[in-house]
Amino acid sequence: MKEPRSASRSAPAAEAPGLAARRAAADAVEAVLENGHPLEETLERLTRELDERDRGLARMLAATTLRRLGSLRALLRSLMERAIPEKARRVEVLMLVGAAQILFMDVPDHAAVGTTVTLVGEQASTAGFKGLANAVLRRIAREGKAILPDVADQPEWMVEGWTAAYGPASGEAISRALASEAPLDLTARQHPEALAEKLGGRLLPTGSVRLVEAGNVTALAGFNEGEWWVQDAAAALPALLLRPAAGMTIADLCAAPGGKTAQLAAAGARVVAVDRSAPRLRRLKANLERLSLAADIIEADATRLKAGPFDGVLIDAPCSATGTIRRHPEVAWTKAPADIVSLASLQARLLANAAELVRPGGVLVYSTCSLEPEEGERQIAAFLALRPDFVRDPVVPGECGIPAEWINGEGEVRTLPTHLPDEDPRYAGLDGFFAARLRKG
Ligand SMILES: C[S@@+](CC[C@H](N)C(=O)[O-])C[C@H]1O[C@@H](n2cnc3c(N)ncnc32)[C@H](O)[C@@H]1O
Repeated sequence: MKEPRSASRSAPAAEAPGLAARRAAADAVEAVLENGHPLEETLERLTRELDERDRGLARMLAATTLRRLGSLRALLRSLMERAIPEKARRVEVLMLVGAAQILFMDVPDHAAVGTTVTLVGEQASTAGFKGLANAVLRRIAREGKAILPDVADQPEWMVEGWTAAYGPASGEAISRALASEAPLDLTARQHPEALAEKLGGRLLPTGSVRLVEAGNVTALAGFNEGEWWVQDAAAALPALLLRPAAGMTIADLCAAPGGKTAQLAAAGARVVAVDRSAPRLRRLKANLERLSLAADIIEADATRLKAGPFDGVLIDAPCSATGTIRRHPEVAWTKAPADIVSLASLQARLLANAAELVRPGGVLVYSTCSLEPEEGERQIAAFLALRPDFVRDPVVPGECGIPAEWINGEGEVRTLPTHLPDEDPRYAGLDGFFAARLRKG
């Protein structure tokens, strides 16, 4: 792994405003694309020395670049006669970040061009490309979105998969929806209507509270008091399907960082929260503490765990997370078809063991934040073929406020980023999620 530059460099005192943020954004995009690391963690590491404003700018720059990577790359390719040599790959990343500012962000063109050219000039291996970067970015500034190729912002194989699963029109619409920024959804510990009113948010039919342009979440009213937590409206559905209530004992087998554990505990259920990742369980514990909620926490491999039997078992399985590309745009570029195959195999093993932990008559909910049928619909069909002692317990329209459009022919929840359309695009969309409710005979 290459040493990220912003970690090893201390910025000169008289540096242009925003230059450090742009350098960090380019470092983050480069590291994500090279090493496949999650963007949030990478940015966290690379922006530690920056002030809050520059941290926010770096995050916005990196996320916008990755969100629009497909069309930005195609644009650069269309404007350059020759590909940039491998040893100067950073030039391409810097130009991508520069072009993202010009086309998709509220940044003056001269600032986007000037800072990019300065950053290209910083290293001996890239300095020779200053003229190229200047010419290409100035042309983009002059001609604007008119020269942006009309191509998908995610890899071809991914979009082809969505087209095969949901039809050509939907595949394209999903791809476009995933290139938008997501709103901020909150789950209230209690009283969602009151929370919506207090924060000026919109109460969604399923009980989530939606905010736009909310800024720093920890500064929102009620954060320190543990009145709510951040959770996409679609991510809030699987726990609701268990119909959690006081007196129930529920195992949450892939629990960290605890969004669904918190929902189950807030509803009064006794929750056993299991995860194999100790650091992620530490986050779960801290989250529950902030919310004044409790769960029994177990660090274990849920494919082998022996416990229960439980009234309800939730498997919010590890998955490709392609449904969350609006929030985690790097997912489009860090996942490969082989990952889906290996994740599907892990999910099948999790389901097989979870089946043993459910009491007769109890409920098993399986969910993933993936748009890939291999991690959703097909996984459940294969499980039911092996386990005739389980049947689907279909979700009905209106249950928990879930509209008919989000329920497939088998009574499973299938949300898409194109769902929940709105005249104001800032309020539109949902993460792509799959959730099936099964009952043990
Ligand atoms: C999609 S995340 C869970 C998100 C969580 N349910 C929430 O709502 O906040 C999947 C989790 O599964 C955990 N995991 C992966 N493989 C596991 C296994 N074999 N046993 C237990 N946990 C596992 C990961 O550490 C990760 O925390």
